[in-house]
Amino acid sequence: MSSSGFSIPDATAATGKLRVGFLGLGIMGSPMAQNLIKSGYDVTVWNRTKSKCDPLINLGAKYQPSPREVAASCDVTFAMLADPESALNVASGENGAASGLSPGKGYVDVSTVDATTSKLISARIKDTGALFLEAPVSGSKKPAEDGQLIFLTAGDKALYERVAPLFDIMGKSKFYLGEVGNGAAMKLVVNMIMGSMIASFSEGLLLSEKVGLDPSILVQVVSQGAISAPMYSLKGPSMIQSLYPTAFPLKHQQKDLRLALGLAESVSQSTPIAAAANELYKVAKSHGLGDQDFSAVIESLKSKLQH
Ligand SMILES: NC(=O)C1=CN([C@@H]2O[C@H](COP(=O)(O)OP(=O)(O)OC[C@H]3O[C@@H](n4cnc5c(N)ncnc54)[C@H](OP(=O)(O)O)[C@@H]3O)[C@@H](O)[C@H]2O)C=CC1
Ligand SMILES: O=CCCC(=O)O
Repeated sequence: MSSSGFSIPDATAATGKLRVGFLGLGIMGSPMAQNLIKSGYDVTVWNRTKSKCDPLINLGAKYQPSPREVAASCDVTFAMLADPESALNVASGENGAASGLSPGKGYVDVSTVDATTSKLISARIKDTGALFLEAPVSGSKKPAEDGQLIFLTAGDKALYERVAPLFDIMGKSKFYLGEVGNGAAMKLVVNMIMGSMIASFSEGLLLSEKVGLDPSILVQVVSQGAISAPMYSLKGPSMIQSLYPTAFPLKHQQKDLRLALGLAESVSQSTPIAAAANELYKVAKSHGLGDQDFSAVIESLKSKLQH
């Protein structure tokens, strides 16, 4: 075992590369794992719905039928799951990753969860003698495909340093934020701002149309001014056409707002704008828009959903 608590098993030492596990192959996990495979890493995958593993297996990934067996056969295992419940279950439920971990291995959870869940996952992982890093990401589907994500990490610094080359393949930048929970909190604060931004943008698009302006001109004006944001230029034209191709599912944005509001309450910080935005996402989700892109929140402001 090296001084950093991270051993290099013989198989890895021979190739010089880590054997990497990847649990959760959704919108984000699949392109992230693909980039690791294309960079020559020995990647083993698992997904609840097995068919989503097929494109990765066709690219050269190995497959194991449970998170436990993935973790047991790899040096470092990443996890990209939908929400706190699934992240915790995959990490430490029946046949979860923890039962395949041991000293010298590492577990990196890149899911977006709350700090409490992240700390619980960390405890379950570290009880096995393995190292733990939380590393939620900023950036959506295309940055994931292009290896342009931003990693917001916290936990075991030795693991952070060991997997830094993998972060550099999947992302454009990485932040080490100290204690477990800080990465989760940073991610939730960023997504709280983002959810409120798109809700406000939605009000502007609808108001411009209601007063007889061309909302596509509004998108151009906004994109050239001080409030310009890539997200507005990217999503505005589709929103005007009531089209919401899914990059970031609305149900996950609402989950993140719910978790962010819980974080704010835990420190008695008032967040009335985020609370109001969250109500719009809840309305949209209740009308079956949860699997659409989060920009579908605009639908909750249209008269047909106002009743
Ligand atoms: N999309 C985005 O732009 C971004 C998303 N995120 C975060 O990344 C995480 C994944 O998001 P994304 O890839 O978009 O989501 P998807 O809904 O596309 O994928 C969710 C993944 O979680 C798995 N899953 C869900 N429930 C369970 C369960 N009960 N047990 C086991 N596995 C489960 C799904 O498996 P199955 O295929 O079987 O359903 C799938 O692999 C979320 O926490 C999200 O908030 C972070 C940054 C950007
Ligand atoms: O959590 C998802 C965030 C999407 C993005 O950062 O564009």
